[in-house]
Amino acid sequence: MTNSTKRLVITSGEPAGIGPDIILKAAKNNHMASWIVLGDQSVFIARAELLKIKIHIELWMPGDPTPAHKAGVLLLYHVPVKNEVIPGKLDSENSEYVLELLKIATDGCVDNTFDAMVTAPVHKGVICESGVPFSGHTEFLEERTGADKVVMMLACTKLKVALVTTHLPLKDVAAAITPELLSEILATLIQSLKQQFGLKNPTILVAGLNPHAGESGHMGMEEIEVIEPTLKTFKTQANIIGPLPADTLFTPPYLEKADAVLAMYHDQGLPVLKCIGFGESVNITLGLPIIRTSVDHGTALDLAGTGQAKERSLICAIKWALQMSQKANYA
Ligand SMILES: NC(=O)C1=CN([C@@H]2O[C@H](COP(=O)(O)OP(=O)(O)OC[C@H]3O[C@@H](n4cnc5c(N)ncnc54)[C@H](O)[C@@H]3O)[C@@H](O)[C@H]2O)C=CC1
Ligand SMILES: NCC(=O)COP(=O)(O)O
Repeated sequence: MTNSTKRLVITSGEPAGIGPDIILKAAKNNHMASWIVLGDQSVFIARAELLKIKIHIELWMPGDPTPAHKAGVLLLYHVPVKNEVIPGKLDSENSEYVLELLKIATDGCVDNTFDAMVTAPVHKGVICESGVPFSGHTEFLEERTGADKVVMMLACTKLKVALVTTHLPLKDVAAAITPELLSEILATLIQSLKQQFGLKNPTILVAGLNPHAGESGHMGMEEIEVIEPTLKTFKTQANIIGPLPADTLFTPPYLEKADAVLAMYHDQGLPVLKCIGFGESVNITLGLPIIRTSVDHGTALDLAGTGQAKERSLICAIKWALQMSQKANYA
């Protein structure tokens, strides 16, 4: 199978956010593979007018041909929004539409209509306000595909950061880090680094939970009671170093020897990654039966419709999805 036959489905996410903007900007150039964009036709026409982008929209349905993406042409699988969309203004009545895009893309990857999915950002809060509990794509995809525990990993060329816990209030993090969860996360991370990223014996730096990795138990016991014993059980599977104090781990001498970092919670790991590579990083869900990549940023309501949103992370997410689908063996 050649690059051009890979079918990427791209969900346009929160319609009042920058998802439509960055898709339209990215569509101005030729790209390998075919893209099927999920979203409302009127939203794309209005946003293209606002951004002064010339685009030819071709409506697409399952079973139609999937030619390689051509500059200025959008293959659009039209899904109607409920209410008219005003850039920058959230409307919880459009949340069902946002979720519908995710359902179509996920199910289409599971049944092989598509080879991989790339997601533009959604607004977690407005979906919750619509009455549907939603903490993120990662958790949604885990549930929808029936996968075992999946892993959120953000990656740029210099660094890969995976997380043990994802969208959890900070007060609940310590209790969530159990030997069972840590084992599941490590098993998936190691397998993905080996199989999807071709690393034979990956070096993984694991952060502690507490300041100074607990300072020998004087600042917390999670390292001694949970993290150290669990890491020992994986010593033959990868070069695992830790638990290390997070502020030491994220210094250049340590990072130079790492293939990936495993952080205990969202804001322990991601601020460092974003400081190094915001705008050119990709969010990858490991452990799914399908391939999913995403941008490294949110809905940026302040920029929707202004033309200032940068499309680079989306282009990176598309490239990673394509590369992963070329290597994939998801039979
Ligand atoms: N993959 C996803 O669906 C993600 C969704 N979110 C959601 O996005 C919403 C807003 O989150 P925030 O914390 O405000 O983060 P944000 O990433 O939307 O915005 C943070 C700052 O970065 C700027 N920015 C973001 N993307 C940009 C781009 N492509 N080009 C130029 N500037 C850009 C924004 O203008 C803002 O100043 C939240 O509801 C959050 O849950 C956040 C991260 C990922
Ligand atoms: N910080 C990344 C993020 O929150 C995106 O989460 P998800 O929607 O990809 O699960």
